[in-house]
Amino acid sequence: MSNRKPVVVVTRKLPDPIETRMMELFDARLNHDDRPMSRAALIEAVRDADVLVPTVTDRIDAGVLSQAGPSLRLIANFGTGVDHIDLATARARAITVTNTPGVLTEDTADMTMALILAVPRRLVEGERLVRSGNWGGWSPTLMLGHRIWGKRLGIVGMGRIGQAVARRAKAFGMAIHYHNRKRVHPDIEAELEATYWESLDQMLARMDVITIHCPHTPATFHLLSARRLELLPKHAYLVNCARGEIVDENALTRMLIRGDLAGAGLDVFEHEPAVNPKLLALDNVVLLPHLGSATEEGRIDMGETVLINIKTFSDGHPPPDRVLASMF
Ligand SMILES: O=CC(=O)O
Repeated sequence: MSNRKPVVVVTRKLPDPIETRMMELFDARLNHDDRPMSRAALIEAVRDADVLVPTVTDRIDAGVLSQAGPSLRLIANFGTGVDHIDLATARARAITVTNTPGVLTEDTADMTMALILAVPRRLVEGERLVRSGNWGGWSPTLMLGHRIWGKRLGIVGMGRIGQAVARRAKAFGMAIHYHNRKRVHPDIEAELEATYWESLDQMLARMDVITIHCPHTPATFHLLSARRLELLPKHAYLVNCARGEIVDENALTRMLIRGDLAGAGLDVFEHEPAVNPKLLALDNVVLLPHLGSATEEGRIDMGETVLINIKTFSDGHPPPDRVLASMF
């Protein structure tokens, strides 16, 4: 990049301190009213910008990338998941892609643990009862949930977030099991007293709670297919704070309706922000609007990570959080 400040198009409203810094450092084009950018606006942005800062709500597919002007050299994603960006096309066009790993690990793990507790203990259902004015007082048989202590937690995807969930769940007395493309370091396995399952199918059949923490890639689309969901014991709960597309949402909904699964805690949906209306009617599900990393601290950290990646790149160095197509 030349001496002029790089033109940075930011697709959504970011926290004020991040936008201020963005304007100091770069020729930043901000989205003040925070309305998601249309496809036409995105195409215009990639034609003129040096850097694009998208979020999970922007589809940066081959069609958009094919319109990229020669100046677009960096896509600095505000977020960890990059399944909304066509990495192969970006690589073919020599566009570097960065993300914000690490900084949202603890927040996402907290939200996951909140759902692991909330669904079996019927927390939201209970809150609804109190608010309805129909609570008749304590009773030995009122709204009984299920104990978490001593139960088996199956973690699908044992990266940073999976491990952070395991640490929390262990402190709550759960036995940690996991499935991952490869086994984690023996020291981590020992610390978490975690059992590795090479076969996802075999693990699913034996767990009390399943939680998903792998990225969404072509290989993990519907990883929890109808067939795999059927392997879960009837008393099991499913939690998803990763990506909706990893679970066959229609199959999951059918199983919850039939009572073939005890409940689900979902922070993400297959066709976000649309939610299967049949899920809305169920009491044994807790539904959240993709809040996994939604803390003020986390959003500032994510913004700072984006700034560091752009600054490092525009200074002519490899940015720290490069996403390689081969990682997915
Ligand atoms: O979902 C949020 C993210 O991937 O950062």
